[in-house]
Amino acid sequence: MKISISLAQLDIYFGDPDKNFAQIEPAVKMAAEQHADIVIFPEMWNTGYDLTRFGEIADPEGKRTKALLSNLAKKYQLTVHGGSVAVARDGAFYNTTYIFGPDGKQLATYEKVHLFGLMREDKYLAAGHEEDHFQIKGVDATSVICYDIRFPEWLRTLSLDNSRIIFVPAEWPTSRIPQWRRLLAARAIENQSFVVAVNRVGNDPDNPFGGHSGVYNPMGDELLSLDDQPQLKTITIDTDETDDARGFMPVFADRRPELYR
Ligand SMILES: O=C(O)CCC(=O)C(=O)O
Repeated sequence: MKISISLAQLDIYFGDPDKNFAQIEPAVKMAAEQHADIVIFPEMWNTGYDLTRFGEIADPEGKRTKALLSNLAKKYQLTVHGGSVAVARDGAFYNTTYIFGPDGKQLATYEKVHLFGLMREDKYLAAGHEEDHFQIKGVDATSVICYDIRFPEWLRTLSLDNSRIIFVPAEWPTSRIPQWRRLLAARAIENQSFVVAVNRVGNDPDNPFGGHSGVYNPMGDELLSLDDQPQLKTITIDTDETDDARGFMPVFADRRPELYR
């Protein structure tokens, strides 16, 4: 199946949800003009890592985010992968992904499973526990968030249910962009899957963020890699390439789960 994917590589206004919300519709509109089937945003785009102010600025129950993404998906007739946002839920804060289909209906929710201590997520956020699976044009896909890509066992778990695309919104600092690119390629190769990753650009008070949003095929080839400036780019992938890779080398069938822990 051919799927056109827009990568919306944004800068993020630190702790300013109103300004950040205003960036979303122009990007979705541009993706629709480029005939995208799906557009994806970076991690925690509503607030950035303004963690100490989450009580004020995290989205209660994700209501504002969900309403916006649902409306835009329907208005522009494409799937909107909402990157992730800071959400206040049940007395805690979560780093949460919402995905909406062209009919405006919610396809998936995902809460970041591996909290990133170097950016103090473990002090301010609660971790998710659930897998997420959804379909785009009938193709199975899954999605994780940023630091999660350092845990191959988690991405393998998510890939076992026939997933063909792994989406990865991120706020990945500039200093580790070489690792970002290698990790994304490795996750694509070992899961014989496409990987579609969108990082933010710009700075917050603690870090510069390096962009280099990219798309990787099941061989780990970098089909697209952006630079470190805000931009939206669209690429078409053919998910049948995952059948070719899995047919040629049956990595999933050759697993020995009884030996793993
Ligand atoms: O793993 C890394 O080097 C960066 C992870 C990160 O920035 C995040 O999870 O927000």
